[in-house]
Amino acid sequence: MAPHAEVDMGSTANGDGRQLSANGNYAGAASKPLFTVNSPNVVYTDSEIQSKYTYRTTTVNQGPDGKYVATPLETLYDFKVDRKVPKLGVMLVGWGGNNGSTVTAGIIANRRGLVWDTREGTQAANYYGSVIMGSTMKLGTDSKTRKDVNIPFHDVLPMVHPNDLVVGGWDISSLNLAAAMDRAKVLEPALKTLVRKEMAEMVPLPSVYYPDFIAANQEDRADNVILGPKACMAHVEQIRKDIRDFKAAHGLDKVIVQWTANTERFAEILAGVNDTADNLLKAIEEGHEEVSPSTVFAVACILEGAPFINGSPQNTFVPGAIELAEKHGAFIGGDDFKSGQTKMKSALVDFLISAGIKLTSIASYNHLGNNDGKNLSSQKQFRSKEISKSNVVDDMVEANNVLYAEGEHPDHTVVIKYMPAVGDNKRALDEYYAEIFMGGHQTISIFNVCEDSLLASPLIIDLVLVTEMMTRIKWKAHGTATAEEDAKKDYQSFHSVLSILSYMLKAPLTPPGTPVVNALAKQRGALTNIFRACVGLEPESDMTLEHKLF
Ligand SMILES: NC(=O)c1ccc[n+]([C@@H]2O[C@H](COP(=O)([O-])OP(=O)(O)OC[C@H]3O[C@@H](n4cnc5c(N)ncnc54)[C@H](O)[C@@H]3O)[C@@H](O)[C@H]2O)c1
Ligand SMILES: O=P([O-])([O-])O[C@@H]1[C@@H](O)[C@H](O)[C@@H](O)[C@H](O)[C@@H]1O
Repeated sequence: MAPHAEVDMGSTANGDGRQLSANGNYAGAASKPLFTVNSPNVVYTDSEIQSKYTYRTTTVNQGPDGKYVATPLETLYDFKVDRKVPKLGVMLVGWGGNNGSTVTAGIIANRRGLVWDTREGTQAANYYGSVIMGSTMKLGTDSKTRKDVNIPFHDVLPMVHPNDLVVGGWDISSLNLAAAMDRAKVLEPALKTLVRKEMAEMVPLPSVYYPDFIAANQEDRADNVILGPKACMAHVEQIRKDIRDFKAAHGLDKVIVQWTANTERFAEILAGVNDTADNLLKAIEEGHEEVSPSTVFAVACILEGAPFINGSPQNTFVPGAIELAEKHGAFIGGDDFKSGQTKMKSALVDFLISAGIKLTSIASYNHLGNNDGKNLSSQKQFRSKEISKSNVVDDMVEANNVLYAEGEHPDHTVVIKYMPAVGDNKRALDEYYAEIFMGGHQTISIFNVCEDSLLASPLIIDLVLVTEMMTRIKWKAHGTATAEEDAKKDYQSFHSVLSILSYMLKAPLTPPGTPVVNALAKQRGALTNIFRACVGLEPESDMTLEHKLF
């Protein structure tokens, strides 16, 4: 068996030898949009969508009397979107894990349109839980019926279809993906039978393994490792070669790498080691033991020009890694998939506080029995997760100075226990306690069974689709110089740190010095409205004045 066979799960050939993607677009051809925008500010060419977008905000100044002066501000941007849908590969670090094996099987099942028997009857493959594949956005209002017209989120821009993804990756465990799928105990036997042959042909590449960064209880899995117990440049170069080989073997246009391996302990931020890009590269060359496997992967991807997304809570993106990404104009994003208990929290806390209800304590307990839970039973790894699960309310609390004084915040505790019996079906028990009118209290108690890998897998897909789309969006601003100088300005990419991914993540990484937004509705709004702006459409407004002013 080849040490790293992958199976090209590319889209269905349509008989003429060309690959036809699942959404009717040829991978590699300009997409055929569901809609066009009729505006003098939007131009469609064979290769691009070009738009002029006026971004409207409000700048605020506080006078000596303490009063605010709010001034509307307009910035004109040019956006252009490359319409060519690439042939895209995704390489998962931790491919043989519960998430990696589950998302791989899910893509195969969807691409083949599989239907299987369950106790409740037949089940067809779907992408439920993916905001890109399973949700819609309002395009506008029907000119005749005056009713909302909603379109699939996926159709707002020429995005890759997940059925066309070619999947590969690394794991410190040598199990092929069929055996990994069995080990995960996530999917129905009837479905596993249908995908087993393809999955058995997939074998993870060996990976870097530095025992000190994950729980000692993971050691028995580590039979597929690249030699060397700590960071070195040889590891970086091997990962870069793996990416190049994967890309060449499948004739890919691009590869995106995502960390869905175990949660690591936090790395200590050390001056002279990981505080700058140069120091980080030197630390890797010198084999510094504070450089984690996930940071080694991040550095390799940045140098190889492959976007890297961290689906776990550890501080992979030490300052030196962020600076390196900025220097190379490489995309990075993270941290920690937001799949169940925290996703609910980021919506519920937003609702309570924006309703003027003073949340005073949040108790979040959960237990789970998968290998993630086993790794998290080790204190250092739990600490990484505790941080990412605890900071998710900060922005919502700080935004309400009516309820909360400076520095005041609800009590918030996070508990995770490893209970093998429940496997991947994590139990999340939450109590939200709040002060209401005239000394009253409201207590909300939630029991939430999260089938963790079935909730996380669609997020892995969304992170890949949005990240790839961002590689095809360029912008430039007007008004910072004369019209002639503006016209000569080059287009540029979004900042290296893709905070647009925050909806899928518990602890969103943002460009240095910019605020973190955790409120779920705001995160979705940012994603929706940035994509709308790229085709010259105004942000979704719920004003519906057309239904009020007549
Ligand atoms: N709902 C969710 O499942 C969810 C939500 C948020 C975050 N996460 C995070 O996603 C990650 C994966 O979750 P999971 O349930 O699939 O866990 P898992 O333990 O089943 O899979 C992790 C895989 O990573 C492999 N691995 C460990 N170190 C590696 C390395 N250095 N290189 C390559 N492979 C390595 C392991 O062998 C294992 O196969 C965890 O960090 C978890 O905290 C999961
Ligand atoms: O996303 P979420 O459900 O809040 O958080 C989950 C935790 O509850 C769980 O303990 C952990 O193992 C998962 O990796 C995930 O982080």
